[in-house]
Amino acid sequence: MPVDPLLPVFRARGLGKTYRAGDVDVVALRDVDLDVMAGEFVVLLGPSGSGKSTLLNILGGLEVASTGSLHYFEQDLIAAGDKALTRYRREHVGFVFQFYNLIPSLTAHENVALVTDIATDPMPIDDALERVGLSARRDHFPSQLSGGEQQRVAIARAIVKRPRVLLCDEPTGALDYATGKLVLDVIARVNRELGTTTLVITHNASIAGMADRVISLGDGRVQKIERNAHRLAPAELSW
Ligand SMILES: Nc1ncnc2c1ncn2[C@@H]1O[C@H](COP(=O)(O)OP(=O)(O)OP(=O)(O)O)[C@@H](O)[C@H]1O
Repeated sequence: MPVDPLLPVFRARGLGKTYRAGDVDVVALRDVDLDVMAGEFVVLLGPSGSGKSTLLNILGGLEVASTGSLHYFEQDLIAAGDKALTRYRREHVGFVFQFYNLIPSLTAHENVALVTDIATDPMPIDDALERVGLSARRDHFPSQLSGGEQQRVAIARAIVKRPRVLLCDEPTGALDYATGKLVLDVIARVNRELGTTTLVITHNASIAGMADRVISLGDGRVQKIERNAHRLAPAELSW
């Protein structure tokens, strides 16, 4: 799909999400207005339960909003049916989660290869592993890799299809300080070198220094949007 570079990648207006849990309605997201521009690096902050994952999952087409409008370029993600959302995710979105979700019986290379079978224009698998600094570990199984290395395989798997969007939910949540920085460095490099529009959820406010913009959520609402005058490299962050 050719896209107009002046259009935001995402345009959300009045976005809301209510979950029904038994007889109770849980309002996870309320009235969110948001534009995300191509190539932006956005950090989502907020306390537990503030709606960060809900927002990311809606942007990634894993869930559908209950109210409001959401466009990915010109595609209406609220009106899209299951089939169109699956296609949207497959073609355009890479996901990275706190836990790496690698298949234990497959090597790093094979875990990444799984995705290329269904991608339209994947990069060579070894290029993806090289971008995350894991060329030397291509034939290792997850159990032979550290947590940070497994997360980097997960990032290679997310980017091998050249997605326009990379969505990361607590990517360093299970990692120690130094390893977390290494993983953030890989995510920043992908954003810079491939121009992948990137959103990262974190509980760690120090990570916000890496972002172009920092969106703070509270009680399902956008509380604050701040723009950093310049982005810091992960090595310059401390927490
Ligand atoms: N599938 C669901 N069914 C019912 N309630 C849900 C569901 N998913 C999320 N919620 C509720 O929606 C609210 C927002 O949850 P969400 O996971 O988006 O928050 P979060 O900011 O990502 O939290 P955390 O930092 O703990 O991951 C919470 O009150 C949560 O309990």
